[in-house]
Amino acid sequence: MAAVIEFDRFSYTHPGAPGPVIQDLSLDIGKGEFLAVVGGSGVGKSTLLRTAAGLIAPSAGQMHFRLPQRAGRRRRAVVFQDGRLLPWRTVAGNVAYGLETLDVDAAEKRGRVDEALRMTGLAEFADRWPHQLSGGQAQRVGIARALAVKPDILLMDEPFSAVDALTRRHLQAELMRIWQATHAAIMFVTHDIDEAVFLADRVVVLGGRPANVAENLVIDLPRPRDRGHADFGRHVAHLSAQLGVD
Ligand SMILES: Nc1ncnc2c1ncn2[C@@H]1O[C@H](COP(=O)(O)OP(=O)(O)OP(=O)(O)O)[C@@H](O)[C@H]1O
Repeated sequence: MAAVIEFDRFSYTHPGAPGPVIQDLSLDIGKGEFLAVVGGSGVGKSTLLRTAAGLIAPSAGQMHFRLPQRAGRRRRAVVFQDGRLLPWRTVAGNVAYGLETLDVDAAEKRGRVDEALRMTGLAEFADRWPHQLSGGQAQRVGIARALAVKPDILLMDEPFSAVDALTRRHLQAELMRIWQATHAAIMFVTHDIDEAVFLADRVVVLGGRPANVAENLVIDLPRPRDRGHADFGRHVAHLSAQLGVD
């Protein structure tokens, strides 16, 4: 599988910190692949994702993009845990935000906003304001905003951790549908092992200090995934043992 992003002996040291958080990590994310990243608190998951997002630069080693820049699209888009909506813009205005610095005309812009709202089940909420949304709806707006720029890779940092358990299940199923429709690669950071096994083609466990890839587990279960499947439970148990949780 061709790689979208390639970490090559990547290391990162926070300014002023005595040593690296992550050292000599090599990892590829394939075109269209759904990669989940799990690991204990503070191990460096967000650091890896923020590097993939271009928000921080490697201290040593490299991070390569293997896809060309294409007109009217971004190679990457980020979805944060808290949605990060602009309170002075409507839902549609928030979704349009990422398009404003892209070279697309007004009709294309409108079409993309409508499509992203439809895919995330928000069509009827286009004119609402962020304070009128539930947590799950706000998170959907964050996803719609990312989809509107048609990214090759979607970078998601614990996107569902602030919503209730039932909404979380709905969002997981929705994300599956969206992923299958868009063919974007996804790098998905989560604390939740069940969520990682439900969603991902491959689960990477970060571990150690400094951190590196402690486990690289391919989840070869049929989709849509069935939590009752014996192998589902086997993968969850294996990863839980690896992470030291029961
Ligand atoms: N500005 C900073 N200066 C020094 N150390 C930092 C700084 N920001 C984060 N760290 C440390 O870097 C490590 C990695 O942080 P990171 O946020 O990547 O971990 P994480 O695995 O995403 O954690 P969590 O699951 O708790 O969100 C942590 O131990 C954290 O304390």
